[in-house]
Formats: sequence, C-alpha cells, structure tokens
Amino acid sequence: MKSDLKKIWAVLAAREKRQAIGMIILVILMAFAETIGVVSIMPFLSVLARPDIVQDNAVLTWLYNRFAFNSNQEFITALGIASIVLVVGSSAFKTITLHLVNRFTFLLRHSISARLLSGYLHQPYEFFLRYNPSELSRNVLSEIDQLHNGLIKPISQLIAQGAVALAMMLLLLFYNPWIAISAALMIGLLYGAIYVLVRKRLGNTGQARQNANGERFQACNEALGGIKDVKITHAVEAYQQKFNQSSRDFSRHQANAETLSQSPLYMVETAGYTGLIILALILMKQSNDIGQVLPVLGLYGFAAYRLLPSAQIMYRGFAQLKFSSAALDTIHQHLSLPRQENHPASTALIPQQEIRLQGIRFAYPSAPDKAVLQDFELVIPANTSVGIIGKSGAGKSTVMDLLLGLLEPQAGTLSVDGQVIDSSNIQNWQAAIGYVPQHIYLADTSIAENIAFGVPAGQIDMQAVERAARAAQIHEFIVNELPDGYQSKVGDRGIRMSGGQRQRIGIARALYRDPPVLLMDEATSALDNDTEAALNQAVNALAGQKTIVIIAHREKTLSQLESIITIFNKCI
Ligand SMILES: Nc1ncnc2c1ncn2[C@@H]1O[C@H](COP(=O)(O)OP(=O)(O)OP(=O)(O)O)[C@@H](O)[C@H]1O
Repeated sequence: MKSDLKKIWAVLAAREKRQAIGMIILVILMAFAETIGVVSIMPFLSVLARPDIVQDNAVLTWLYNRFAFNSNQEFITALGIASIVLVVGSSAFKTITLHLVNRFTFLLRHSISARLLSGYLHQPYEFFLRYNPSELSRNVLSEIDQLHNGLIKPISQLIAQGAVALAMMLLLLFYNPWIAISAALMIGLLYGAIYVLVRKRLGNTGQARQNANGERFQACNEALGGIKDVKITHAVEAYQQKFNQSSRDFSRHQANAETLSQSPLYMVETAGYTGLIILALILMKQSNDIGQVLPVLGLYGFAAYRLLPSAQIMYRGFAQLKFSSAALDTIHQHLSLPRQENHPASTALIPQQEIRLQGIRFAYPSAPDKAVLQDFELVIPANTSVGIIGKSGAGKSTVMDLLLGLLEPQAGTLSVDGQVIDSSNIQNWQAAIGYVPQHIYLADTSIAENIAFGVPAGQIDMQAVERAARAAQIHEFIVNELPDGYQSKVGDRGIRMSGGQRQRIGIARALYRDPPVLLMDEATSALDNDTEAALNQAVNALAGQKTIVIIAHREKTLSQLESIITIFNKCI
C-alpha cells in the first residue's frame, strides 16, 4: 500500500505534485464545508424548538447580545438566514472544488498518457523489437483509465471521505466519546479484517485483468490490421473467439473486483444491525428503562448512519488501489525508462570518403547468444552505388538497420569518414539519409503528406514533393489518374494503392529531402519490369551525386550498380 502511494507520487510531474497538494487541501476544506452545512441547522432548530435556550446557552446569549436582537423571533429569523447562507456558501464551495478536482484528475490522465507515449517514442528502436505495439497502445490508451478510475479518483474520494469521517467523529466525540470510539472501532475493524482477507485476491485479479486487456487489444489489432490474411485464411472465427475469450475475462475480472469492493457494505450493515439489537438487549437487561436506552441507541444509529458511507467509500478506495496496482506498476516502470532525446540535427553528416562498418558483432535482444553478424566488415565508398545481396535471413536488413543507426552493435563501430557514429552525432548522420524500407508504411492522409512524411500539412514544400515523385516514377500516375492529384487520400496503410504504387510513394518519401545518402531495402521488389527499369534509370541518374546502398534478392535489380557485396551469415 505504502509503495503504491509512493509510486503514484513518483508518476506525477513536479507541477502536478504541487497541484495535488492544493487539491488535497481543497478536498479537506470541502469535507469541513459539508459538515458546517449540516451542523449550521442545529442552533436554528434548537431555538425554534425551545426559545428559552437562548438564555441557557452561552454562545447563543453572546450572539443575541452582540448583534443586539430585539426579540427571539428576530433572532430565529437571523439564525435561519445564517444557516441558509452557510449551506448555499458551502454548496458553492463544494461545486467549485468538485470542478477543480475533476479538471485536475482528468487532465492528469491526459498528462500521464501523453508523457507515456512521448517516453515510448523516445526509446531506442530495439525497445520496439521487445514490445508488441498492442501492449504499448493498451498502456497509453486503456491502462491509464484504470489508473484514473482505480487510483486517482479513489484517492481523492478517500481523502474527502476520510475528512468527512473525521469531522463526523469530532462531532460524535463531542456528544458521547465512548459511543463515537466504539462505533468507529467496530466499523474500522470490520472493514480492516475484510480488506486483509481480500487484498491478495484483488491484486491477482488486477494482474489478470491487465493481461486480458493486453490480449483483447492484440486480438482486435491483429484481426483488423491483417484483415486480408484473416479473410483469406478463414481466420475470422478464430480471431473472434480469441477476442471474445480475453474480452470476457477482462469484464469478469472487473466484475469480481467491483463485487469485492462493494459487498462489504452489506456485511458491515448486517453486523451493525445485529450489534444494535444485542446492545439494546444488554442495555435493557441492565437498566430496564426504555427512556434511557433509546437515546443511546439513537446516537449509535446516528453514528453508524453518518460513518458507514464514508467508511465504505474509503474501503472501496483501498480495494481499487489494490486492484489497480498492476496497472500502476507498468505505468510507473515505463515512465521511468531513460529517454533517448531526438534533437533534429541542424547539419547533416555527409560522407565525403566512405561509410564503414568495422568488426561488427550483432545479436538481437531476444536471442543474445545467436549472433546474426560476427566480425562483419563493410566499406561503402562515398558517392558510389552499392548493392547488397545474400540469402533470405543472411542479415541484409540487419546490416541496413546498423547503417541507419537504429540498431547498436554489441561490438564494432559504424563510422563516416573515420568519425564514429554515436549518440552525439547520430541525428546528424540520420539527417543525411533517405531510407526506403522493405514494408512501406502509408498513413491515412494525402499523397503529399505521405511523401513529405512528418511535415505538418501547411509546411509541405510542394515543389520538393513533385521533384521526388518524378524521380520515383509516380508523378504521372498521381496527376493523371487520381481524382484529387497530390491531395488524394491513400486509405488506411495505403489500402487504395497497389504494391508498386506504395513502394514508389515510399521511394519519393526517401527523396523528398534530397538526401546525400539513399538506403533502399528491396525497394524495387513489387515493381513491374517497365517501372523497375525506369526507376533504375532514375537511380542511375543520381549515381555519382549520392551514396546509394540497395539490398535485393534478385541480382538483376542490382545489375546497374557499381559494386555488389554478398553477405553470408556465418551462423546459419
Ligand atoms: N527482431 C528480431 N529478433 C530476433 N531475430 C531476428 C529479428 N529480426 C531478424 N532476426 C533474425 O536475424 C537474421 C537476419 O535477419 P534479416 O532480416 O537481417 O535477414 P535478411 O537477409 O534481410 O532476410 P530477407 O531477405 O528474408 O529479408 C534472421 O535469422 C532472422 O531470423
């Protein structure tokens, strides 16, 4: 419990911590405002029922004389108006506080999920080889809700109800300390015992809920993301079942947690009711005077009536905390991941002599003992075009990712003109590269936005877009065949484009910034012979001005290049 609270505190940014303290103070004041609202009616009712109390009660006498009332009637009216003003004032204060607390907690949800996404986007590429994207979306979009509903909201309720319960206790202590203490002890012990009994179960259910949530995100993403394969392989039913199973488990765990956090109210109510009857019987046996027994019982009843709802809400808060601790653990851990800052480079590191991979050893994190590359050497002279071939699985794409600086080798270096590429100059190196990956990702926006990827729509250089599209042999298609030319939408992941068109948009994207280095990973595999020939011609036209590295299966694709390097994977 203590460590959960510590983790929540750690999840807050410095400004949010200050705001949280302000909110706690406001919530406590709100609880007292509520108590004042309830209590303010008492002097009015007392004087109304028994006007001579004004003379007996020192406070009332002082008030009466201080404001120089002429009659009890006037005094009662003034007390009534004062009570209304206090109730209205406390309601207004409560409404404002409620809004401030709601704003704070909901904006906190936004701020934590934005920081979480930003943290993920600033992780090295290898991080994304370890985590499934569904798991990361789950954390940013859904686990954050669990944190909000299961932790942040319950904590604010816990504080508010704790303050209400305390205020009520003070009121009861004032009337009858023994009754107040014994009622609070009984309620506290009962809830405490129930919490001890169910907390382990709540923790386990919370963990199972988180797993089921991840599985349901994954099933949904995979089915919709791979819809073509899902349809063609008749996997619709299998995916539906996979989703149903995890979605049902997710709901079941939430229902269990709700029951575990709500049902003690009925048990405690039953125990309280039984306690009252037993107390009545004992008191009756002792004094046999109903006139003495009833006020005591009434006060117990009142104490239970005022304390129970607060105690229940507090218990529910603790239960929700336990249920949400798995979500908290994940978010806390991921928010503390060290960030890899990306500062857009002002100058590109343009190779004048060579790009060199030297003494490289690389193994993927999931198979650290199986080196994909060992003692690997590669020299690419500047402003030449080099082809890389090798069997499937030989490590061509891995070499490309090392050249891109996306993967870090366990041994050896990547250098440009003798300058080793590390965290201090990686941005400058990447600023020099245009890259065409094996699978081109198209966003569901216009062709122009896809070519000028990541540039806000208003800042796109349309001349550069057209130049890149011409070089990638796609300009004619865009202007002649698409209804809105460069503003035509490509559909989700480019669903409205053919494989070859997608690839040419990818090539145009790599050329948009007119980079001095062009890296292509099987960039021409989906093109027909004529387009491939035209594209090769365009690439040849760039030869001598740019350093070009192309990976391909087919040697024919590389026939025009100045040198071809074959990769043999020593571990296969
Ligand atoms: N994320 C990964 N985790 C673990 N192993 C990986 C990962 N990616 C690739 N590998 C392994 O590394 C080896 C080299 O893969 P790579 O993709 O570089 O080959 P490739 O030559 O580009 O193959 P292809 O021509 O089929 O694309 C393969 O044995 C592959 O199974």
